[in-house]
Amino acid sequence: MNDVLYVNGGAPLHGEITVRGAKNFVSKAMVAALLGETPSELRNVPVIRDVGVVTGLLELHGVTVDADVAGGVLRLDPSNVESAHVADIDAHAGSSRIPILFCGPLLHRLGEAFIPDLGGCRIGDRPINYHLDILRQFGAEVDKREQGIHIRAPRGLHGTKITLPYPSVGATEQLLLTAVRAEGITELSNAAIEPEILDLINVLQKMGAIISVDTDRVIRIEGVPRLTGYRHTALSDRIEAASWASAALATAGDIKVKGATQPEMTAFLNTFRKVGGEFDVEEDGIRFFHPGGDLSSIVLETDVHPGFMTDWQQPLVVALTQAKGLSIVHETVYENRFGFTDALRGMGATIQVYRECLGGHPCRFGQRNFYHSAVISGPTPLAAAEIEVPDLRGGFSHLIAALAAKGTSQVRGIGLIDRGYEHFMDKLEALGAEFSRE
Ligand SMILES: CC(=O)N[C@H]1[C@@H](OP(=O)(O)OP(=O)(O)OC[C@H]2O[C@@H](n3ccc(=O)[nH]c3=O)[C@H](O)[C@@H]2O)O[C@H](CO)[C@@H](O)[C@@H]1O
Ligand SMILES: C=C(OP(=O)(O)O)C(=O)O
Repeated sequence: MNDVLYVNGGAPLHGEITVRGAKNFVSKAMVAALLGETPSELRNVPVIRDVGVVTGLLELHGVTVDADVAGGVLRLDPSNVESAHVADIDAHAGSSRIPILFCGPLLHRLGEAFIPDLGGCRIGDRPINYHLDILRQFGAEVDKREQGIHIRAPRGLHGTKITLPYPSVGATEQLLLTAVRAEGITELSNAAIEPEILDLINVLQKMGAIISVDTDRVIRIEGVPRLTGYRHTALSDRIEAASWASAALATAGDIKVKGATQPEMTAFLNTFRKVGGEFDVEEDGIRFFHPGGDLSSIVLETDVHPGFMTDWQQPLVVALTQAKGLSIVHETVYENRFGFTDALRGMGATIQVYRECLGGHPCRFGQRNFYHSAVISGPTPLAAAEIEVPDLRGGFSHLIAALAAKGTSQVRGIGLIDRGYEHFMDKLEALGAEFSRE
């Protein structure tokens, strides 16, 4: 595959781009369609690889997926759901983290499910123990196999009371997608309440589910025997929006992100302002710009919502290499999300990573062998380099660094970026970036 981008950086990005539906919501809403007895329609769907992966898995199970790609509309008809052949399922191994969320819907529809090994970004160990514990508590039997898991529910699925050890996004979604049609009441404490989860709850409620969310991270679900399809417009991608905002800051540019919404980005906007970036919240999006002068160093800790989200961290770190003084970033969601800083150091950034919990509260990774705190000293000019994309957000961060660096950088493995950034090369072009693909 032609996977290399030559980026001629050093000039500010200027212009306007549009973000559509959130990667971390759209894929889950597609899985939810499996629970309905009638077809669903999802709008504002971006063209990203994860949507293709979930489409493939749904089709393997007999769901008809009609796409109006340019219009961003998916019609999902689950009338003929059937068991997929294990060998075909295996072909999807390592593609994304979404397959694990098929468990509840397939158990309700078919009584059993085969789930391939998961993919997703390698930013930590990413176990699925919470998912499997949840499924077992509903009454499912889980059999781990060489390539994935086989799961059955011979006695059906029954509501239960669960407390998560940590507010995991995926585990909360697992519980929701299983509880809505389980027999009886389910209560989840220490739930994750990311905006993408709340939008999934909107979808499930449209389908006929009964779900309440309390302010203390407790979610209650009354199971119902059947659900219908839904019509829904996906919330916009706040990670993509923040990534372009960070690109504006790192290149001293000015980017209007159409489709970006303020309520889901409060924590990012506060941090963006503290670093010295400016923004205007407009009717149809948010304009992010570097006002000139020095950027300021900050102390930052990633956290679950409503905190500063981990997926915003990597792009912002590139902008922090241009801030005056010492910035401290404590990553508390994943134990291994600073690998991408190696390449930044190679480009001239001064970044040290530490095992200690720096600049915030002690987290579950402290006193262990995880380099999960970073100290960034700036501003440092970045120089062009040859870099390899390590993961989705790390890859976009490398792209930002290449755009900020004087000279021509070679960025290899850019195919990974398509997993979460729709038409990113068209957008780079619209912003005046100079690059070529070989
Ligand atoms: C497709 C998708 O929506 N991905 C997002 C989702 O990932 P994902 O749902 O995988 O992330 P989680 O919130 O589950 O993970 C958070 C932490 O919990 C741990 N954990 C999770 C499950 C489990 O069974 N056991 C366990 O220990 C993980 O290793 C991690 O340290 O939420 C993350 C946190 O906002 C985001 O970074 C990802 O972009
Ligand atoms: C970590 C991410 O995604 P995934 O969970 O799909 O690997 C991400 O979107 O930054």
